[in-house]
Amino acid sequence: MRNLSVAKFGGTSVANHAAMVACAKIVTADPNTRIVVLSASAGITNLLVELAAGCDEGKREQLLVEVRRIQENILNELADASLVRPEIERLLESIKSLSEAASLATSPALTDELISHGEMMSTRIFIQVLRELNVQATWLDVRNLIATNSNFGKAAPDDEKTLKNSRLILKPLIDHGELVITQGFIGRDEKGRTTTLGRGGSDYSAALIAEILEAKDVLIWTDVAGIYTTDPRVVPQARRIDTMSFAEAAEMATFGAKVLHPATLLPAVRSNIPVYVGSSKAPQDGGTWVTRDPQPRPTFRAIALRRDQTLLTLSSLNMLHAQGFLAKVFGILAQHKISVDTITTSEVSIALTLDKTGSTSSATDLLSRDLLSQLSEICTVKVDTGLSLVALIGNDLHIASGVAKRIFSTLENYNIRMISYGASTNNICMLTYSEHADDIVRALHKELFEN
Ligand SMILES: Nc1ncnc2c1ncn2[C@@H]1O[C@H](COP(=O)(O)OP(=O)(O)O)[C@@H](O)[C@H]1O
Ligand SMILES: N[C@@H](CC(=O)OP(=O)(O)O)C(=O)O
Repeated sequence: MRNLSVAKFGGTSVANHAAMVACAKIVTADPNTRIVVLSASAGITNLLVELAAGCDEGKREQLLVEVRRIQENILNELADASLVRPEIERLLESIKSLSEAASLATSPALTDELISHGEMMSTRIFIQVLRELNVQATWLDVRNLIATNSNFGKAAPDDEKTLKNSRLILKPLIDHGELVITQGFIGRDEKGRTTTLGRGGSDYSAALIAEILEAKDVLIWTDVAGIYTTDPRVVPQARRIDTMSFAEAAEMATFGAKVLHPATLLPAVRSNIPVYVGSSKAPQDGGTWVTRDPQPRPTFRAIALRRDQTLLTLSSLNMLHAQGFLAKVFGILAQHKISVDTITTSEVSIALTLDKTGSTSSATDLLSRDLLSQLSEICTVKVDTGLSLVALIGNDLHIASGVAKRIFSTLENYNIRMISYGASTNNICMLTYSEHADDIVRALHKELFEN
């Protein structure tokens, strides 16, 4: 649909009543926005993740009170909460009983079921916020739309089934001129169980919905007025990038720029749908357009930072002049569904970082005892934590002259644990100790972007 926009509002944009009213005004100001995808109110998903891990009664009570407090704060600001309160109470009750079940025995399926409640609550409340502005909207359970596999915590959408669902339930609503409010982040597997697309996955949901509806664009409304040269929370001098390419934005998202979920760009690239990132608090401030081939293509585009990295160093003297060692290592990692992120090798060792982007699992969960023992059979295994990955993102970095000199002279006072340079034309990655990561980002930003 050529005139259709899909709008997504993130957790901070639906954190409280005033923020929700600002979102509602953005929606009503744009007649093209006919479908709205919401995240859970800020903080809710983290609390639900904690509950889903299972905890003792005292802790559970404390977390449940906090979940209730965030939702109550919004309900109390409504002119008339009576239409929505019973449904929120029902969802809070369900959270309580699922949390009790998780304390006895948790599971990835239970975790996804539990954490999906955040989006269920925010979308119900948003309908009432719109109603109080005299706007009628239709609530859609996105699980009837987004079909996924059963990879709980990071489920992959089934495009064909989702398209079929859309023809049956979403398109008729849109054709009928309705304004549809639905949840980001969640889907449903073949057996009818709730799944999630990975942390921050609401952006991905919005892009998928835009693709199936052949929308003209995806509007990601967040708490910053666009994509910046680096996280403005780390470097206040960071500058907004007005236009950037899908490839550049994908690199930034992959390497930790939280402003966009990495998978968001997949449907956008596939179907060439422009993505806009703007601030729901200050829509007038403008934002960033991410499109296929904007000009210029600067050598240095941005710096991204990904915290909480795990480095696996695998060493074996048998690797010297031997064949097939790397194949064995990758075979074991693949068997455990581990995706390798950055890697360097020497004659007798391999150092690699694990990609756990978006997953609700922690790196230590990924490194199961079984995996480590299988690796230990063929080499010595060392696991290092407390690391962060700093990625410099740009264009043709591998052939630009003087890049390495500028980076290394800027960072001469810091320890860099591992460097990945040359494999990609679009990034240079440096693994560093977490306590120095922010300083490194600030120093690099000053050298490369503030002159
Ligand atoms: N390069 C960047 N440009 C803009 N924001 C960034 C960047 N890197 C990280 N961020 C962070 O991303 C945050 C927005 O993402 P997130 O908190 O997930 O928003 P939402 O709740 O809307 O999904 C910003 O507040 C900012 O701190
Ligand atoms: N609520 C989910 C999904 C999401 O996308 O959130 P946000 O848009 O606030 O990053 C999460 O916290 O992971």
